[in-house]
Amino acid sequence: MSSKKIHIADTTLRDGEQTAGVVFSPSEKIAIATMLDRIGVSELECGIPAMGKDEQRTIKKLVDLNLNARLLSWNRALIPDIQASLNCGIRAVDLSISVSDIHIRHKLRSSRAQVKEQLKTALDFAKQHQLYVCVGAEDAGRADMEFLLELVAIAANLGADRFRFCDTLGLLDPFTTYDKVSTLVRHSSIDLEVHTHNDLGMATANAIAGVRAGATYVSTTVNGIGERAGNAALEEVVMALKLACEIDPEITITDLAQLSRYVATASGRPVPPWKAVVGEKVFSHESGLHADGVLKHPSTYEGFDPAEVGLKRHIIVGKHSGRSGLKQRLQELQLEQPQIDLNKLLQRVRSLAGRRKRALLDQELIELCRAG
Ligand SMILES: CC(=O)SCCNC(=O)CCNC(=O)[C@H](O)C(C)(C)COP(=O)(O)OP(=O)(O)OC[C@H]1O[C@@H](n2cnc3c(N)ncnc32)[C@H](O)[C@@H]1OP(=O)(O)O
Ligand SMILES: O=C(O)CCC(=O)C(=O)O
Repeated sequence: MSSKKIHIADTTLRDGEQTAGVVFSPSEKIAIATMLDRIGVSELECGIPAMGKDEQRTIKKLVDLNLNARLLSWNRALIPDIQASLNCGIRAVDLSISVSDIHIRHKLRSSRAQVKEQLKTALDFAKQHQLYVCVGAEDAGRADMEFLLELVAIAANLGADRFRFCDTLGLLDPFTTYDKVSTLVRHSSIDLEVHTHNDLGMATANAIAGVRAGATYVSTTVNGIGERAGNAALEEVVMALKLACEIDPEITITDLAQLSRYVATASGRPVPPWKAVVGEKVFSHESGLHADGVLKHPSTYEGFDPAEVGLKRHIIVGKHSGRSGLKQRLQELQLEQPQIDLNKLLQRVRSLAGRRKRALLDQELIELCRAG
């Protein structure tokens, strides 16, 4: 694995907003960009100037924020798209070109030779304007490796700064991602980025595999929003880098839950309570052994302190509770009394939870205690 810095290249404002039906207002884009910048994200893919005047106005506002993060715009590898980016004051561009035969033949109705020419022309233009360039290899996951290597060489020779390997349809697994990205890294003199999708539920795993293979940029979105099943989630990638890979992505994690809530509201895509890392209930413990363990020593059943990402621990009283968890909840509700028989109360808790098919509400626990 590379010892180079791993950069989070967040695309909440581009691929995230491409989630079918999602629209961020200009002020929401500014708020999201500001929060991402504040937590230390290296790069924000901030939109698509080719979409027209409204999008360009918003991108100009983002440029005017003078954030620490690099602002990168998404462009087809076409001069008019790049010109639109230049008009917004953008200094870093993703030049996207489809690289799989299925895309080249059926979407672009083009050929590999024409794709190479198109890339050269666009890259040449971008470099004449001193832009930082990431070559976005769309559908690279399904592309022929020899062709990909040719494109990486063209990109590097013409001065591109980075090559983005896209598993556009989210069809790869972590092992294949690792193999493909390793091959590219071995033959590339420029930085590699991995951009993954979640169609098979492996976006985060594939992103991490890409980093382990040597990619130094990893594409994310807050809450994993994005095309179809979404992208690799920023919060998951950051915590997986830290805890599973022992790589410090240099991100302030205490605001992750707050950022997640903001993007959930702005996107109209609520975060499931059980969502990894930022879900409201991922630090809820009901099972007797878990509650007992976590109360004795949190790291028995918590991989990290919920407060680290801005969440709280909850001890839940329900069907699977044991005496320790029940006692703790009674203490928290100031219900603990010497005459309460915990074993008896636990049986009543189980019985009520079974009838209600859920954990107990505080009021129900209070009433069970009062009933004696
Ligand atoms: C995998 C991804 O997420 S890539 C990002 C995709 N994002 C988006 O599409 C959101 C923003 N898109 C838009 O606003 C519009 O699609 C625009 C402005 C880019 C283009 O709009 P339109 O001119 O109306 O074209 P439309 O969307 O119908 O079709 C896309 C055209 O771009 C072409 N195209 C697609 N990818 C590329 C590329 N990388 N390089 C060059 N041309 C491309 C298509 O072949 C098609 O061309 P054709 O009309 O000659 O067949
Ligand atoms: O072209 C790019 O750089 C990214 C395109 C994309 O979002 C994808 O392939 O999933």
